[in-house]
Amino acid sequence: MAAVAELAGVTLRRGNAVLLNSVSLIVDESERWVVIGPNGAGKTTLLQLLGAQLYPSDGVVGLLGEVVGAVDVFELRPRIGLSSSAFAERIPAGEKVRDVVLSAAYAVVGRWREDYDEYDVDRADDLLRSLRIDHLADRTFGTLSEGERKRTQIARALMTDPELLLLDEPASGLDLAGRESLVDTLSGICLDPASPATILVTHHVEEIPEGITHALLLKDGDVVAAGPIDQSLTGENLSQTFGLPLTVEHSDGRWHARSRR
Ligand SMILES: Nc1ncnc2c1ncn2[C@@H]1O[C@H](COP(=O)(O)OP(=O)(O)OP(=O)(O)O)[C@@H](O)[C@H]1O
Repeated sequence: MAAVAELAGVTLRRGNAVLLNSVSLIVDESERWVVIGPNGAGKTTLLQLLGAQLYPSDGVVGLLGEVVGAVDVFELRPRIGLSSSAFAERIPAGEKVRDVVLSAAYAVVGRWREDYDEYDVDRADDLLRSLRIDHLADRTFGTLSEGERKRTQIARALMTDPELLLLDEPASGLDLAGRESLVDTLSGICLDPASPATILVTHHVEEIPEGITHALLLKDGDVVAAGPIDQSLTGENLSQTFGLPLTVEHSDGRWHARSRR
């Protein structure tokens, strides 16, 4: 198995604040990770490092066989699919859904060519179908519901056939039906052996799709636990991560947590 991402003793500081403290992690190509932790734990910061959007203050970030800092990040980034609300804010409201997805092939936001390759148009349409939003292809991004926007972002993140897929809180802001439907779609991605290595950030264990193999629990920039999900996502580790007594259950492929009485 080849490592898609490798962090060795990675620390990230901003002023006096330590956002991540000596994080080490190896993600192999067949693995699907969830990063879980409370607000401010450093999850988005970690994802930005894994997306070659930030450089570590200390330690080494290896991505797709390259060391970040020793390689042109503009060559690395197209090989990584990133879906985040920060990125979604940059999508013009008047952009058509098909073009939001299609323009990823050209590493731009906003349609910039009148003629795209037929191959790219077919791939975008295939992704819209697999994300179950093909009926929205000609709608503008600004008119979509939150769930439809999340699906559009995931389709865009997959457009370049990435070797690493990063999803920052893909189910946040969705109602119960929207969440369950999206988790179902994400389960399909995670369970598909043809999918890229995937790292998904969430606050909620209920949002962990089936097919996630590993978990990293983060608190105040420190790793509380990391490894195969059955060993790392325990009540004890989750209690330490969120700072209250919790029990965790795993049934029918899904995870549930509640406070311990
Ligand atoms: N430029 C900065 N300078 C100082 N602190 C920062 C800076 N950027 C982020 N932080 C802090 O780093 C911490 C980690 O932020 P991060 O966004 O990675 O957390 P998170 O786990 O994704 O949180 P959330 O779940 O709320 O999105 C937060 O306390 C945040 O306020």
